[in-house]
Amino acid sequence: MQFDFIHCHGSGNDFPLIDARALMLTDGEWATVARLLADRGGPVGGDGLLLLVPGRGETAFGQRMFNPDGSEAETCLNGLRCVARAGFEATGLDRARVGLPKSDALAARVADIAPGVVSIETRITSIDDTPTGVGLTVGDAPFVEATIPGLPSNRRFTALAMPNPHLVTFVDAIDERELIELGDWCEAAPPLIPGRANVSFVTAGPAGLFVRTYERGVGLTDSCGSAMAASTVAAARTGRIGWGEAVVVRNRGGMVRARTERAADGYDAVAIAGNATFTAGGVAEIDLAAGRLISARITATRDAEIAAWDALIAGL
Ligand SMILES: N[C@@H](CCC[C@H](N)C(=O)O)C(=O)O
Repeated sequence: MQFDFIHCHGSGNDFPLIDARALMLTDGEWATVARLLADRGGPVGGDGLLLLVPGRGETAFGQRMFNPDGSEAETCLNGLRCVARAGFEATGLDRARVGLPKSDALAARVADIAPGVVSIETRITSIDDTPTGVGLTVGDAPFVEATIPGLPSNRRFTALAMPNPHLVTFVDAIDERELIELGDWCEAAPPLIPGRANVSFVTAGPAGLFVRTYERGVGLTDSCGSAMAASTVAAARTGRIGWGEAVVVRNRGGMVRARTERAADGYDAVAIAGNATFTAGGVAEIDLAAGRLISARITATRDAEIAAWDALIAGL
């Protein structure tokens, strides 16, 4: 089967994106497409596969996201900016409610964060801090900067479901080896957190937050949007930033602007604005039955967008 795709990134978190609104594949077949196209050793590569899917209810369109290991995530916020852009280009809208597997989000085109950098803001309101919501099998009360019994780390974590699961800890300096060890431990789906988790080490300073994330189903990535959103909420919950304060969140791949909202119903909200950069278009031929990539090639690169993003990064 032939797939047209766009190669895109949000803050350096990169993905092949397929307009799947008219494609009827099983979940298993999409998992196969994700494993083949997001394979870093293959001709395309990425931190997962993004799908633009039809909307349901009040949503104009939807997003699905598969990690490179074939698992499906509840959300992907860097990816959502790219999917929203693709949805806007397909529908003519410039703001919309976007459906996710277990929630939804608001997305809107906003002023470019730098010249030529197409920018989107996404806002989510479904943040769940209950241990059950995060997938932890210990604790009745939310973990807010608290040690988690059974986790092989003495650090104090804030646990949040965005709704994908996040464990966030604030550190003086990021020790990548320690982050990888803990991320690998979670990847083994231990009884403490059988659904696994995204783990972030975060530094907070006057210039904002810096987030380094070990992503579930991927490993260390240059950036994770839901982790940046979770880290911003964790920073507000622990008094490191004010509720509603505009914060710059940096990572290895780039940056976003973030803003939290303290909600009266107990479910906090967070908006992040950042790039939705399309770097190339391509086409891939996949034998779904055999689980084999027959061919993949880039048909066009978006040189002006690549240059605009590079200029932003150079100034960081
Ligand atoms: N990179 C994403 C998150 C992708 C899903 C994650 N690996 C998970 O399994 O939860 C983002 O930008 O949010």
